[in-house]
Amino acid sequence: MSDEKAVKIPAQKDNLTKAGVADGEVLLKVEGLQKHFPIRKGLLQRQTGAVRAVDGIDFEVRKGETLGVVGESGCGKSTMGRLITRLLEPTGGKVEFEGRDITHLGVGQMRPMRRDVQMIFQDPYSSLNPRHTIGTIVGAPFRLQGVSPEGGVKKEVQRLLSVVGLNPEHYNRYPHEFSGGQRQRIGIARALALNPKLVVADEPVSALDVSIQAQVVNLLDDLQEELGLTYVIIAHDLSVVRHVSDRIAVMYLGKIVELADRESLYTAPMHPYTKALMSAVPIPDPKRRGVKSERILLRGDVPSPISPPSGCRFHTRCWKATEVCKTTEPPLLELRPGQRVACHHPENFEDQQPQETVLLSVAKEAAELVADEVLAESAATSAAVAAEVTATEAEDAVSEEAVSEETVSEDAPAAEDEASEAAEASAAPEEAGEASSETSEK
Ligand SMILES: Nc1ncnc2c1ncn2[C@@H]1O[C@H](COP(=O)(O)OP(=O)(O)OP(=O)(O)O)[C@@H](O)[C@H]1O
Repeated sequence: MSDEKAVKIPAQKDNLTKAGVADGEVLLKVEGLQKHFPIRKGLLQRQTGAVRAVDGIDFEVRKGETLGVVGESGCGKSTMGRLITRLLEPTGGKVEFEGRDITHLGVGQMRPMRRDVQMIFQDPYSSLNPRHTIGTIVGAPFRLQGVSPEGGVKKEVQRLLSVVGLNPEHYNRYPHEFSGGQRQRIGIARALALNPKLVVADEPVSALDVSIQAQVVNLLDDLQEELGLTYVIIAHDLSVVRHVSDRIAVMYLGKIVELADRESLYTAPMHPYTKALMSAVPIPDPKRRGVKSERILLRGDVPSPISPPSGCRFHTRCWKATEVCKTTEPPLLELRPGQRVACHHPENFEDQQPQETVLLSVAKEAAELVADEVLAESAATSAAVAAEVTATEAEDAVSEEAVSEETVSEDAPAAEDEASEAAEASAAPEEAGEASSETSEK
């Protein structure tokens, strides 16, 4: 990235400056984190149960790394993201940032920390307030934190716009005048305004056209290098996190079932669920075009997080499940250096319960190996995207998109006011966080 594009961030006020941690040291640590959303019924709104969205997870994020978090819809990824950014109040467990316990900090105590932890939201169509100009949106964090950047807010915002590949002259335009990819860049500029240490990106590209996804992923990757950022990137699609993550956590029904470095996870996944997720990812190898592949098709729906299955939560869909899986929850153990897995009968490793040999009846029906006819075709598409992610320079991508998306869209999608307010959370997470937390608890 050229010098004129280097981000110039206002110096943090002395009283807000923290000691910080060195590269590779633990920046964020989560222990036994839980979020149970109460279910209330009747006139008196009595609590009749709870959605166990996140149900006791442990992990850490080291400075400078990218942790990918994957899992099917509803497994608790977004809730986890909102818990670690403290947009939601945890039901249990602990969140530590730079060694400081932030689990139950109040709004006032959290305010200085908001500068260090920012969030990029999934939907660039509803996460920007349609009534605000880009200048106001990207400049909001300065206003909310009472920070006066050197040279003024306008100059700083324009610089941030150019860093994310947008035309600084578009400062006075409104969100509807931009395409999806451009709007996500606006969200990224807003998240970077205060020079955060940790950025949590919740499905940052899933709402975008495939051709634009690679450009945004490349941009995030380049910004990480330039600014020394630490990312937690949430995705339901392993193919997105594959290229950018150093380590990957796989979630299933509110739990982490496997956490490993990228190489180990892709070459020798240990949890059967990880293996099934991996088999659904098209292999981006043009040489294999036309080659039929097999994938594991999991039968049945994901069980409800209101009453998750006993023992291992995956046992109702696992082809290796035995009685012990039904009765005893497997702990998340480091079976290989850097590879933690919660499974009694892991793949690519010795059986942890070898005496358990009788399969549960559900196991025989749980999964099916299917020859994926479509895979060859989708692999070709995926190869194109993957090639772009790995080989394209972000700056090229930026300028390409700037040219191709220069045209102003006339149809402004009517984003809900509420959604926009919530999305301002990355600028003012405490307000939106409290709001969303309140709504969710209702
Ligand atoms: N505010 C809330 N109130 C009640 N239940 C909630 C709330 N937010 C999320 N849930 C429930 O918690 C579970 C986990 O939701 P979450 O959005 O974290 O999953 P996810 O893995 O991010 O899914 P997706 O990829 O679809 O966003 C789901 O069953 C969801 O319905």
